[in-house]
Amino acid sequence: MLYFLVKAITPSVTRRHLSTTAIEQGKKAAAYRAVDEVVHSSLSVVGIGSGSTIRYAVDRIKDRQDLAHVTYIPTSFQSRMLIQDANLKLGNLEQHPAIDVTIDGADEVDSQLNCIKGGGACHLQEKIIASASKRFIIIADDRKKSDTLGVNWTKGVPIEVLPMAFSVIMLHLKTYFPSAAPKLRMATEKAGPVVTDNGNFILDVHFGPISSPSDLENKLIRIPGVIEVGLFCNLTDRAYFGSSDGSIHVANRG
Ligand SMILES: O=C(CO)[C@H](O)[C@H](O)COP(=O)(O)O
Repeated sequence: MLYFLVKAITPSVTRRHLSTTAIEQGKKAAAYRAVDEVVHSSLSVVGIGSGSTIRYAVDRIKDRQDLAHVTYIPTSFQSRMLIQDANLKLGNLEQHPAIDVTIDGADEVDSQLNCIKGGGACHLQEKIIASASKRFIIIADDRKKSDTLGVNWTKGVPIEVLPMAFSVIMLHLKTYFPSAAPKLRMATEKAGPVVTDNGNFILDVHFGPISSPSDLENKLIRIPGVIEVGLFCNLTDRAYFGSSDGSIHVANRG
């Protein structure tokens, strides 16, 4: 009996383990290559994104003695902790409103390098930092590459909203986009909704394939109470997509 139980469980565990490892290899390869190519010792201020992929970029940066003078600007609580734990110089936007380069992850990236971001609920600060950066670089494993936004990332476009406005915004969204099914993002280890680093709520909204991300972004941002939309249009200069075999696809904005 035990033999059959072990036999039934083993293959799926192994497959899941392998695929997680493969994804992490892709993230790491993209992050290392991006740091090596875009974070030069001539820079003074570098923005650090949020999520799981950016951890590899910070790992690579902390090993570089020639980057010890650089000030790093975080995009979230998580990213501030990463910078501090790596003993890098932590800065803020008040002191450094102009950033040389920012590296960040993404949930989906289209062929024009428009992105869906906010899977980690950090897109408000991420977009501010991206807009303050001379160069904005995306690092991701190759699952994130897509022809059209909304096809690979099926959790919806994250929208940060003022808490007192969330139900009004949901009503507006249901009226303007009847099939969008907006959902208030709920916390998993806390009762109630996810509360962002800025004290707001997140709505995840399904638009299907998004043919014109910037038109959609412009419509959504005009809804009163919407603070930021997780569509990053015409912001990314270059994206590094890593595969499990260590190969990397580099895409530049045309
Ligand atoms: O936008 C983000 C957080 O708001 C992240 O950059 C995005 O979710 C990608 O995360 P990961 O590197 O874990 O895939």
